[in-house]
Amino acid sequence: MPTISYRLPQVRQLATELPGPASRALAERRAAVIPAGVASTAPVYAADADGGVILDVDGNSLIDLGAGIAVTNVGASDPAVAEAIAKQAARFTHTCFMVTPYEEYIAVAEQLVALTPGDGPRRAVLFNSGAEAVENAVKIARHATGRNAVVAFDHAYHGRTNLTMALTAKSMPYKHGFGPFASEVYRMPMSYPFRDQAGLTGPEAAARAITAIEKQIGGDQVAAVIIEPIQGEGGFIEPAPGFLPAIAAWCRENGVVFIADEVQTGFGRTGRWFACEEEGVVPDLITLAKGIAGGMPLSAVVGRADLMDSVHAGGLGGTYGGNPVACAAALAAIGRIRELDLPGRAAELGARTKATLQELAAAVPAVGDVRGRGLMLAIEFVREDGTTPDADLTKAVAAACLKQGVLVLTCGTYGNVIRLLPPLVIGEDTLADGVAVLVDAIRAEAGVPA
Ligand SMILES: Cc1ncc(COP(=O)(O)O)c(CNCCCC(=O)O)c1O
Repeated sequence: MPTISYRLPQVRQLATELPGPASRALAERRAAVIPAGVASTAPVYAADADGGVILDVDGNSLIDLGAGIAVTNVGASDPAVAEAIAKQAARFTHTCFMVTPYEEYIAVAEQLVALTPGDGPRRAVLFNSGAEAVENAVKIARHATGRNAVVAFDHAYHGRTNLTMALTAKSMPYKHGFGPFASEVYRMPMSYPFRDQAGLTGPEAAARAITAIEKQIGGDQVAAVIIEPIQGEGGFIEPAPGFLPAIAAWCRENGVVFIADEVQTGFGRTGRWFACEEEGVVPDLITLAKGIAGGMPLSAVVGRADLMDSVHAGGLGGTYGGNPVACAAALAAIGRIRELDLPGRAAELGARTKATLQELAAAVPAVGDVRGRGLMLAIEFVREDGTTPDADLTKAVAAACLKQGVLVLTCGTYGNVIRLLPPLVIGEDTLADGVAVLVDAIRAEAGVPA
């Protein structure tokens, strides 16, 4: 793996209790002007970040196993990205691509068309957030097919706008009290190997979903099926082999647009540039965000030209879509992902980490499942019966990690999953230290000493 240099010491080092005095003072200021609806995982406030660490305002250096929810794949201050942002900002920060277009947008679109799975003529359109990309992928699919129905899956997460809330499965905290939701969205059973009845294969789970689609909607009524190749917020659910290819094949046979939502899985996270590549699935449309631009807000829909060109002039857009500074950051970030072979790094470091977690699972019954690919890994916690979700243990483990200076994120429909999403540039020793803290915390909270 290529050697990576860092600006900050890649260490876990606590200078104060967490949160320290400066974080506590910021928390007081926050409470006066920011609603509690905006929640934060960490009780500390960032002062600096580089590679696999975040330095808080009290001088505490934390190991970051969250990457700002799978965004800072190249780190939060990659020098090439920072330089590209500064240079572009010094030229122009905005002209609006719908008013005065600029080359940086075209260059990003060229990169995305070249990098994403698929052959034949394809197009790319840029937006700002993942949800905006998902909204527009559905717009394109509905416009191109003349159909209205959209299929999403159990445990799905697609955003917090009205349509993407309708596509998202979990009510609290994402949807509760925010209805009514967009119509013509249908939810189908997912392949969830750990929780499916024993031995349900990918093709069998796909047949279950396809039968439900055909009986509840009718294949000729469906504009699109949207799915995360590995479900993120829903619990890092990796469908059984064969599930995605079977769903994609059914879509092709029925003129349904297959949308892969790779907002969380994209840009090297799963050990490949894009997760769909694992089973050779070629989406009709793919939504991208998070790892795309080194932390700058940018998203995209990339896909078949015949679908995207079906939209009338002016049908796609938005004021900030494809902001030039974000585009400059994306060009630099994509270059760094390629230069450092971050998909390969994620595969190598992820395999080592997964092996460590699987050893732990053999010794700790509360670890019901270890799953994922690359540096998108998860641990699902269960009670003594081996299946009842244990959200309390999950919270206790995450709190214990933070106390030791390791920031981990939880997720899952049942709140019982700890996920590992470190920056892909994290140092080997830094990652190993963070994982060791996690393993110790799990053993301690589950009452299984080493
Ligand atoms: C697959 C997938 N599609 C779409 C989205 C939405 O992306 P935005 O950039 O947050 O809109 C996500 C965002 N996931 C993290 C959101 C966390 C939170 O808001 O609490 C995703 O993972």
